[in-house]
Amino acid sequence: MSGPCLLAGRSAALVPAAGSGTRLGRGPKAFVEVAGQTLLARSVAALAPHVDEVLVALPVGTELPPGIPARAIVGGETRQESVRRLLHATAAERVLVHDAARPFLPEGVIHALLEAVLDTGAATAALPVADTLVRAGTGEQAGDTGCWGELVSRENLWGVQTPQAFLREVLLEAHAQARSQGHTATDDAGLVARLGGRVRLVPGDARLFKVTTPGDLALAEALARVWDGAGC
Ligand SMILES: Nc1ccn([C@@H]2O[C@H](COP(=O)(O)OP(=O)(O)OP(=O)(O)O)[C@@H](O)[C@H]2O)c(=O)n1
Ligand SMILES: C[C@](O)(CO)[C@H](O)COP(=O)(O)O
Repeated sequence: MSGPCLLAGRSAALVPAAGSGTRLGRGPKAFVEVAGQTLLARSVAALAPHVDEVLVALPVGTELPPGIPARAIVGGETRQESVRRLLHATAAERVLVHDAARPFLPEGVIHALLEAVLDTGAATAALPVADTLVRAGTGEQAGDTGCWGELVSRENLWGVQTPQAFLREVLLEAHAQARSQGHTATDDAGLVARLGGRVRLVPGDARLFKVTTPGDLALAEALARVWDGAGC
């Protein structure tokens, strides 16, 4: 793996790939294969043509497999820390942060994000929530999945995906503030928004789902047959 410094580029894709994949149960998730290609290879291949450089954060003790056009650093204990390290490893003006675990990335989404970021300084792929939403009440016994508690209005609710695009300076500041205040969040756009920054919601894509559980992996295997066949 290379050290902390860098070839400056105008845009960089930052790929957090250092998770342990606990919910999937197949070891470090970025190295899990779908139809013969790892999640990491698929994500990097989708991003690489659109940016000047790709950086990935890997689990400690692992190496970038051959043939992946990226530079690797060691990730952190949390996704947030992995992204913070990636941000410090590039000098690019614009960054696209994208989970390795979202292997099906349409290029139209990348174009829309790179355009939106010039306007607001921060933008994320997201989809309007389509299901009815309910907050579960407490279960009555161990293992109980809970009962219908209260209905949550889905009006104006969006499910946040990646990629997320930022002017690097904007995201650096958001991470620095979060770190100094001990704040953790599940994504990067949320760190910008909590400082009052505008984050544009850019329509994402259902195929951009995150491979989190064994069910998602089965879905990914099925989608890969169409995706790879269509040369998306
Ligand atoms: N310390 C971490 C944790 C997560 N990630 C990355 O962040 C993305 C989204 O995380 P998630 O899907 O939750 O992955 P895991 O943390 O591996 O999953 P789990 O929570 O089931 O262990 C993934 O590409 C994952 O590799 C990371 O770079 N560093
Ligand atoms: C960044 C993210 O993928 C946006 O939906 C999500 O927040 C990651 O969450 P996880 O708990 O690390 O899977």
